[in-house]
Amino acid sequence: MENKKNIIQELDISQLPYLQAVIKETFRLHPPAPFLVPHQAIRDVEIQGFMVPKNAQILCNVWAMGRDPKVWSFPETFMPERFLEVKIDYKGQDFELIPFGAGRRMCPGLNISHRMLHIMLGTLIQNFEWKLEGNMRAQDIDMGEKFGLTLQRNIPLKAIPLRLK
Ligand code: HEM
Repeated sequence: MENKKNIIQELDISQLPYLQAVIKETFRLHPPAPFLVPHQAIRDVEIQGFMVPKNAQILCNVWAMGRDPKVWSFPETFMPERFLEVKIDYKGQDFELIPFGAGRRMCPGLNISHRMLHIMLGTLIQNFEWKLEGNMRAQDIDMGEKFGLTLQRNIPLKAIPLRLK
């Protein structure tokens, strides 16, 4: 940490590649907006041989894109390390990972979300030891999801902070 109090700050984010990788991997497997936001075609358009007719509603299934075995090795496995080896980011340039969308209607909250997520998660990990309710093992957590405009866990996560580190 750059500061004496060991409190994670915005300028530390670039020095924490594994934290960045964990957040990317979470966006890959559990995008908060699994179909982005619906768009509508304003005219007939052909994309790679597919005709999209005028007025068609377009949903972009980023949940499925994040699990596409043609793009990701071991797609169902939570493996942040994969992002240490490649330069894929979620800022709208790498189309295999677009949890905030891409193009001119992409999420304007990206920058603040990027900062907040790293600072909040980093602070929670840095300051507390954690355990799961009933001494459950991490590998036994039910990661099932409820689909909707936003993606939610089937069973809410109950993580218990044990003590200050
Ligand atoms: C993890 C956090 C967030 C995620 C994953 C997220 C994701 C998205 C997605 C997928 C879209 C639709 C993009 C598209 O149409 O292709 C969107 C739009 C939008 N987001 Fe976010 N968002 C997040 C946080 C925020 C925050 C913190 C704000 C405000 C401070 C915000 C404000 C907006 C607005 C205003 C739009 C509509 C933009 C438009 O239609 O032109 N978002 N967001």
